[in-house]
This record gives sequence, structure tokens and C-alpha cells, in this order.
Amino acid sequence: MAVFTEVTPDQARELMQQLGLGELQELRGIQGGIENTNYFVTTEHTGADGETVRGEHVLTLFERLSAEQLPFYLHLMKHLARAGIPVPNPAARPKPDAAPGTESNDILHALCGKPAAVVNRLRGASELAPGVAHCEAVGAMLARMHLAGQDYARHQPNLRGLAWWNDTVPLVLPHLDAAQQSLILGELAYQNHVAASSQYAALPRGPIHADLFRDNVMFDGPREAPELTGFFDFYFAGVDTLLFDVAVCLNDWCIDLATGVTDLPRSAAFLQAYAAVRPLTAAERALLPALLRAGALRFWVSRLWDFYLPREASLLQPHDPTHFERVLRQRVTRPLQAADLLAEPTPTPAREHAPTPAT
Ligand SMILES: Nc1ncnc2c1ncn2[C@@H]1O[C@H](COP(=O)(O)OP(=O)(O)OP(=O)(O)O)[C@@H](O)[C@H]1O
Ligand SMILES: N[C@@H](CCO)C(=O)O
Repeated sequence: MAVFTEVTPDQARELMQQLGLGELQELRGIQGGIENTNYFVTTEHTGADGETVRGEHVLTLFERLSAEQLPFYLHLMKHLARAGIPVPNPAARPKPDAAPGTESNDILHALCGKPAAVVNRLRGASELAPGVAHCEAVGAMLARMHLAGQDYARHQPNLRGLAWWNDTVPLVLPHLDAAQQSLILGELAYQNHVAASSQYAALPRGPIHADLFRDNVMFDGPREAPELTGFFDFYFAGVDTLLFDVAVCLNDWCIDLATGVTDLPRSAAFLQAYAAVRPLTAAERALLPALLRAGALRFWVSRLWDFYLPREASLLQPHDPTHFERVLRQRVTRPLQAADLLAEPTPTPAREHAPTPAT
């Protein structure tokens, strides 16, 4: 259930009108998701030629995030949408005195005393059993998104990064058995060590999604030739290493969910498609195994935290923490190297000599 705050049709109608999105036709609570209140909203307005135009939107009321944190996420989505990346584009409140065609920056609204946003509804559905073609599409689009994010001016760190793991592991530790405690403490120490290295400092950085799981991507079209219609749920985004996003995806899209074991064809498809758009640096190739471990630790810790220390127990349906314990064990005992998935980078070619003329 993901309607924690009830919105009445009158409240939704007024907001849609204020945003210039037309007349409310339908308001329907969305059942998925565990963080925010989400509604599908249908509107109609009259187009330039007098025709009726339907609009499909998603209204989100933020239950956890504050009005201080939200501008980073919402403006990032707008920045990426403007750059042609398929992501939900937040609707802006028109300025009364603005010239036609100009858009205001006013994309964070309020409803029922909560911060709220309205975005376009993406076509299609999530693919929870992805094949090679889905992984390829996600890899290529993730790289495009990383490139498009490079000139995004706002800054907010990944709020579920190393500092948060260091703060949160001691809180969940009493709920773990001895073997789990040893794994989580050992991994935390290892990740602190990695983060202090010069190779880590050399990793390219920028805004990342940081939670791009199977349920945060939409596809349309046939399974064998899927069209990726959007990435969504940017509310864990932050500035961090681009490789962390790659690792989070490999850990979700490219493993066998029952066992946590790497699926090599899907992993190779994902990483090759990514690297074809944005080739990995030497530091990224070297640190892929470490960041795969970091990605697993991040979600093991957050799931433990949601499970044992729920903020509001009635709202949260925590995911199974042991899944990411299994993934972490896999990443530690069977490290996946970039070279397992990518061809070695082509060395700079030696200058070719002109063929010796035949005598
Ligand atoms: N822009 C969108 N277009 C189409 N569907 C969307 C869009 N945004 C959300 N949805 C639908 O709403 C559901 C819940 O959204 P979301 O995953 O963002 O939930 P949440 O509670 O905000 O976050 P979480 O995934 O962390 O629980 C999604 O699974 C998806 O079906
Ligand atoms: N993707 C997260 C949920 C919160 O976004 C998880 O699977 O633990």
C-alpha cells in the first residue's frame, strides 16, 4: 500500500489547474512503493486546434524527504529530461507574468501539508525478470544519464553513502549473529580502506541515481526488443562515484535473485553497453570488484535498518535483508573483474609504417 496520505479529488483538481495541466478526470492511488504516497492522475485540456488532449501524470506526496532535500532530486530530473534522458519531468507552476513558452523553476509544490510533485507518467511497465536486451538497454542509458549529469550544477552527497554506513552499522549490529557481525564489520573496514585510496579518489564522479533497481525502470514493446521508456524514483540520488551506480545495477539486474550468483551474459551485456557510451577509466576497471561489494553492503545495511529500526512501522514493508547478505558473500568470495566482462582496452596503436614498396 502506498497511499499514506489521502488526497481528495478537489485537492488534486486544484493543483492540476494551478499547474496548467487541465481538468481532472481520474485520481487513482498507486499500490506499489514503500516510501511515498503516489497517485496516477489523468487530466484533459483543449489543444491548440480545439481537440481534447489527455495527460497522464503521477502525483507524489513526499513522506520522508524534506523540502530542503527535494530540489536536488526534482531539478536533476528536469535537467536530465531537458538533455533527452527519459525520466519523469516535474511540472512547473507557471509564472503569471512569464513570456509564453518560458518555464518557471517552481517545481516543488505542497499538498495536505506535505511537499509534493507532479511528473509525467512513463509508458510501459517494469521488467522484473530481465533478459540480456533489458540489461543492455539499461547499461547504455545509465551511461548517457551519467554524461548528461556532468553539467548539473546542484550538489548533494549520496545520503546513503559511506558516512551513513558507518553511522548505521553499529545500530543494526546487535540484531545480527556472530558470523553476520564479522562479515558486516569486516566489509565496513574494507570499504573505509578503499575510500581512502588514491585509486578511489581518481574515480569519475557526478550525480547518480544510486537505487536503479528493476522496479525503477520502465519498458515498453516486445520482450525480445524492449524499448526503455524511463528511469524513475530519483529520491536516493546524490553526487558519488559513477561506478557505484554501475555496481548497484550489476547487483540487481545481472544476478540470479534466488542465489545472488552473477549472471555472466547479462553482466557482460550491461557493462559492454555502458562502456560503449562511456568507457571505464583504469581506476574504475580496477575498483569494480570493491564497488560491487560496496553496493551490496549499502542495501544490506539499509534493509537491516528498515527491518529492525523501522521509522514508522505501519508505513514500511521492509525488503528481505538476507538477500543482500547473500549478494555480498558472492561478491567477496567470487569477485567479478571488469576484464571478465569487457575486452582489454586497446593499447594506443604504434605508428604504422608504410608498406615497403615491392622491388
Ligand atoms: N513517473 C512514473 N511513471 C509511471 N509509473 C510511475 C511513475 N512513478 C511511479 N510510478 C509507479 O508507482 C510505483 C511506486 O513508485 P515508486 O517506486 O517511486 O514508490 P516509492 O514509494 O516512492 O519508492 P520505493 O520504490 O522506494 O518504495 C512504481 O512502481 C510505478 O509503478
Ligand atoms: N531498492 C531498495 C528499496 C528502496 O529504494 C531495496 O531494494 O532495498
